[in-house]
Amino acid sequence: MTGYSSKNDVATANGKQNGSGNQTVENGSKPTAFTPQGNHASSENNIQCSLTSDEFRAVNLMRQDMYPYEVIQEIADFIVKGSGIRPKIGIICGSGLGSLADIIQNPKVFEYEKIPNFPVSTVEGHAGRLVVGTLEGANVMAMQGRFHFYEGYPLAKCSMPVRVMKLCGVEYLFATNAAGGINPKYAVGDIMLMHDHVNMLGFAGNSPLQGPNDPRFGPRFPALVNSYNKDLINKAIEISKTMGIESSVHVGVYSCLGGPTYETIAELKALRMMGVDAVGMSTVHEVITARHCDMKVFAFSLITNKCSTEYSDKKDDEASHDEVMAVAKNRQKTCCELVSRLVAEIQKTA
Ligand SMILES: O=P(O)(O)O[C@H]1O[C@H](CO)[C@@H](O)[C@H]1O
Ligand SMILES: Nc1nc2[nH]cnc2c(=O)[nH]1
Repeated sequence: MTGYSSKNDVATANGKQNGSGNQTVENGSKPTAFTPQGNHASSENNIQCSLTSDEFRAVNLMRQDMYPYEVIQEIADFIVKGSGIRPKIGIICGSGLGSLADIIQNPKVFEYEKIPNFPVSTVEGHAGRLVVGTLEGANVMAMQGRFHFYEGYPLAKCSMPVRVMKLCGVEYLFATNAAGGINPKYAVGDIMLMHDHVNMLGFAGNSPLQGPNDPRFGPRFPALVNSYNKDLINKAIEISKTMGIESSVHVGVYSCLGGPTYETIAELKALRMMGVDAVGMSTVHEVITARHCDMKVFAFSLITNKCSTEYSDKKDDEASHDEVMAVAKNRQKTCCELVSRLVAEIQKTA
């Protein structure tokens, strides 16, 4: 593979809600009625819903999508003070790629549930821990477990930790994912360096930046061309050569769908026609949030399954999370080496 160029090729603001999001919730577990705004209702005119207060609290916490700057700052302070480290590189571990956080030296581990105002991971292969420490001499923090739209979290909440990273001092985001390979040239176990994306959730009117814009993070209308840092892509290509894996490393376009279903054949055909090479259910909203606050982004997909666009009765053609996890486990060493070496490159030029 030659050096990458993008030429033709393709590469709370309002502060109304407090951090816990539960200020309107009563104690007790008797079914109560509530308005769509989240207030418990006493009037017959209001929409009735038989959720217990505990269920209501859980849903309300899940749906909370406004994270004022101050709340994110508090989370960042908690992590920086707790670890004694100001990280420069943030890593998001994809499904089954949690070992990217295990290679961090002198780790200080924060369980998500112990971090104030942090969501919790609900998907197998996403441990739900933030690991802060050093890698190749660089201060890093890694999310061992990300948040997905299909878990019930709004996109702004899924990518809220990227803003936490920013306020911790992170300049570079490394986002990794497990994805289905649509490009027929891709094989299971290959790595696709992302140089662009198709934001399918955005097509449907959903964005992590929806709602009031806080200019302390970034502009109202951020541009997304050149979102994926070309220097980092080129460095990763060079590294893949020294690792002897260049024939299984590609540069391509990722698309995120809402999930949790895998795609139909007709959807895969449509995505292929749109120029998508790999498909998943994450990353795009994290990249949007990172670019909004001016972080440098490097992202790659581990191809965990091939997405056939032919109709067939073969069970083998059906994607499964078990297969995704198994392939990720097999390729984690390679992914760790790629990430470590790229971190070392960044550190060299620091
Ligand atoms: O994108 P990551 O988190 O790596 O996980 C991918 O793998 C899971 C499906 O097997 C989905 O969550 C999809 O997004
Ligand atoms: N949407 C989607 N996500 C995935 N994650 C891993 N493989 C796949 C896939 O084939 N489709």
